[in-house]
Amino acid sequence: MAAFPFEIKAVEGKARTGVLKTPRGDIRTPAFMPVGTAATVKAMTVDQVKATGADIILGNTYHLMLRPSAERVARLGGLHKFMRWDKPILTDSGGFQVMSLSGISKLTEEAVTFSSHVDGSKHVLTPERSIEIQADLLGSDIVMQLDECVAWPAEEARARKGMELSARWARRSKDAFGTRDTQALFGIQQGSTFEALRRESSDRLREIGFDGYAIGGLAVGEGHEAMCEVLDYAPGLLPEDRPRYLMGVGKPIDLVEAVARGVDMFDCVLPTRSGRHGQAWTWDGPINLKNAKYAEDESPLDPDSDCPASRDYSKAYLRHLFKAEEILGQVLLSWHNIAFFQALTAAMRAAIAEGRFERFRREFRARHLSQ
Ligand SMILES: O=c1[nH]cnc2c(CCNCC3CCCCC3)c3[nH]c(NCc4cccs4)nc3cc12
Repeated sequence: MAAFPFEIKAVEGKARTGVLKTPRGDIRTPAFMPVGTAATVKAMTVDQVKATGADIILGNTYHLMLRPSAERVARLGGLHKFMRWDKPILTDSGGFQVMSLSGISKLTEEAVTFSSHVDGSKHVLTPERSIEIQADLLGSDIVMQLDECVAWPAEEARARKGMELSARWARRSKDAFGTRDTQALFGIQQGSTFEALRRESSDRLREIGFDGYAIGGLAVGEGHEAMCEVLDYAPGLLPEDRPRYLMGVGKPIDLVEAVARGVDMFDCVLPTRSGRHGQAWTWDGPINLKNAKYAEDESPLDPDSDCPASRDYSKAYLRHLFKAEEILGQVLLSWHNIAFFQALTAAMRAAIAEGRFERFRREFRARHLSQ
């Protein structure tokens, strides 16, 4: 029995809209999950995140296991209590960041071992330890298996090795997770850009059985077109009655094109990271607020938004804050960008529910890509 019921409300082509029901609240899909790296969605309070309409955020295993440590978060009541976020949290396994962030990491059949970028201390991450950190210590609602994301481009033989290791780790993760019914475990499809490998990966995950399935190994430099070519077939290899989560994606156009190909859930640091550097995402595309043309532009980023950061402040004022390196600039633009990504997924949910997603997709591309 799957831990979390996933009710698909409407379908248009491959696009679906639905609700993933969890003990801590419902997740409306398509869903964008803001990234909460070190127990905070950077520069935002949990009340601001909630106000944007986000139903779920990401927690970051790699950072929290290093600082303050997963055991300390557990002693303080778990991640929800620690950061005062009472809705669902999805935690990553920690593996992706170890292999892309920390100094030295060694990958074996048994584990990933690495040195902390904080204090150089040595750490060992096995599939079992990752489940313990996520499920028992942080208290995550959706737990991700430990996997190996093979760098792009990859030779087929190398991609196979990574896919097979991830499949063996999927089995170990499921065994360690056990039969919990108040938390969910997602498996991760690998196979780089090779259809046969992604098919084999999907079959092995389906055999083991997960509450949801992630599509890994993408948004690692292959570019939008190559990613879409994989998404033309990859989501359909996974069970259609369970949520599909495309990891690390992405720009607004990536979300629209992935939803059109059957993806339900997304996470990306883009809205918060680009917001901190003065980039605002809008229906008319991204704009850089440091640009002189906004120096006396009294218009807000989006007068029709219900988000104060989008509706109440002039571009001139926001530009001033960034030129003066005032913290409020980063706060308001992170808030605006997260609100925009939530408005985008809400608009897609409504379009699919009303059978007009193809028109939405066409009109969005015309307006958003016009510059
Ligand atoms: O196969 C994968 N397996 C596991 N994780 C992946 C991730 C990390 C997803 N966000 C985690 C978050 C956890 C909380 C902190 C922030 C990350 C990916 N991110 C990207 N692209 C975006 C990229 C970001 C950086 C380099 S590429 N492709 C990814 C592929 C995989």
